[in-house]
Amino acid sequence: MASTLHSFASAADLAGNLADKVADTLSAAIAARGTASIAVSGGSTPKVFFQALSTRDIAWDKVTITLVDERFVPADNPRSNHLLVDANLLQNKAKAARFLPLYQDAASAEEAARLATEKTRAISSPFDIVILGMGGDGHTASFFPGGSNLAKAIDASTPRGIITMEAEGAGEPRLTFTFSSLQDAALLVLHIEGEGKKDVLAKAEGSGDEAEMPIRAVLRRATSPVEIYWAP
Ligand SMILES: O=C1O[C@H](COP(=O)(O)O)[C@@H](O)[C@H](O)[C@H]1O
Repeated sequence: MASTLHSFASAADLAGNLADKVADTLSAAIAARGTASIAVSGGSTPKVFFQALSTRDIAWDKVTITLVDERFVPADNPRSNHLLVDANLLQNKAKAARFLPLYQDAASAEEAARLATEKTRAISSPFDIVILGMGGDGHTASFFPGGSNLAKAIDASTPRGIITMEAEGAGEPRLTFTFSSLQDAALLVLHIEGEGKKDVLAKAEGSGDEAEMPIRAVLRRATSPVEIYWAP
């Protein structure tokens, strides 16, 4: 499916525009079905966007938020994506939203993935909105190059849900929604910032293995158009 690049003069401009687009899409889903769902990424990039989105005036009590991926760490760990969402998105008007964490207090990451799959099933078939990020190594969600479960995670025939991933570049074991869960969101966004990430994107758009740069799975095979939001 085609992708469209939306470029902005600054990270603040991007955050405001993306927050407006996401708020409009959530409101349209609520008007149509009474509820709306969004899966967001962690990392360093989305913080300003989260803060902007948290101030938008929508029916947040009808919105369920979850994560595209998470480290297998509890929410008080400084590296937790849940902590980032708590501090920056579940604030202001968005405090009224429901948050479904991927991390579960389970004996293993595999058991946590099973529990999280059950708990998110009702909101992910498909998501109204998915916001992806991308690492400098071409990973997206926790689809890491060399990842223990990468082939399964990006195989379109792997069912919707959450699986585990371990990789050298990942730090802790990870929990990640599979490609099939993310690729058909009504609004599928790739949010990246900086010249370095633009170069990584250009490389990913060229030829080469998906296993080398897993973002290629999304750019090449997502059934929804990929809306790329970029600022310097
Ligand atoms: O590990 C992760 O990194 C990516 C990109 O993060 P950034 O710090 O380069 O913005 C993120 O999309 C993913 O959710 C996160 O777990």
